[in-house]
Amino acid sequence: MSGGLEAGAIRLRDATRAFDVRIDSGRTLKEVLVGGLRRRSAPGGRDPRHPPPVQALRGVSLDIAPRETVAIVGRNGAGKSSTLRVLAGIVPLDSGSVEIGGRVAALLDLAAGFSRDFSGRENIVMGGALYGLSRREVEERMEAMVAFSELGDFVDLPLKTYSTGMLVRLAFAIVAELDADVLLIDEVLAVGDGAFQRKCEERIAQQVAGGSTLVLVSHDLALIERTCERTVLLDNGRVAADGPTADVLAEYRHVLEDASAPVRGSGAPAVPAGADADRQDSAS
Ligand SMILES: Nc1ncnc2c1ncn2[C@@H]1O[C@H](COP(=O)(O)OP(=O)(O)OP(=O)(O)O)[C@@H](O)[C@H]1O
Repeated sequence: MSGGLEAGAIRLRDATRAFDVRIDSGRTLKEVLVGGLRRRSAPGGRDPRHPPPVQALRGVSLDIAPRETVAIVGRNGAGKSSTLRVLAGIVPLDSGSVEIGGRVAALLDLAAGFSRDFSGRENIVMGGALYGLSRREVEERMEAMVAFSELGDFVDLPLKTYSTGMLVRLAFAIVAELDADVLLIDEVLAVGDGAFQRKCEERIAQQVAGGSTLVLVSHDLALIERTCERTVLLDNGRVAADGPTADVLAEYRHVLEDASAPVRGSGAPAVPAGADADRQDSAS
């Protein structure tokens, strides 16, 4: 996905992506087995368990220069995580294009990136390999990663014994030592305890000072003000505002105060909160 762009640069063009949402809750085994033959129909003929696809991204374009620090904000379901997943190459686009220059380190879905039956150390080796590090390169960084995680003896235990906060520690420790050109971070920091959050924030600042580009999805506006110079406001799968963080957050605060108001520039009403229940990635 390097596409010849300068290291640290990101170019997203007219990105569109829809997801199928399957609602299976409350179905018995018998209903599942015979469901293909006898589906309950809603008025209008549509099966209520098979709603139309959710349009997560409706033509999102972003140009991010190397070393920029960019936050993505928006109401629940606006398309923030989908945008990051597209940038990370986890979710393919229906149409449009994505190019990223250099090496990308992504802290997105913790559960997706790890193997629960393997130890922290083993997951570090696998995580490093996914990022493109050789076994030797991982071994050279191993002790620094273990130290950063502060997991102590847990680092040699299987991940199924970890709390969510411990998973965050492990995930961040790997990313902390990767020297990526682009850092993609989705909300995970919110799960760690206060002291670890501050340590992660400092590490992100060091990586940015060292030349990394940062794209951060968060609902923590104070964190965004401290960390990002530029903010993109998404609404209903579209870019509603893009500019200096102070300006865009001022607009976003108005939006949050009046939850029923459409966001200027999005051209559509907000997706209701909770619309992301029962997700199913049709790409997988
Ligand atoms: N894997 C998926 N399967 C089904 N639907 C999905 C999937 N990922 C996203 N969606 C849908 O796409 C829309 C955008 O979701 P997305 O997670 O990108 O929003 P978000 O802005 O990150 O929201 P939040 O602030 O609640 O995390 C939502 O309606 C969501 O239900």
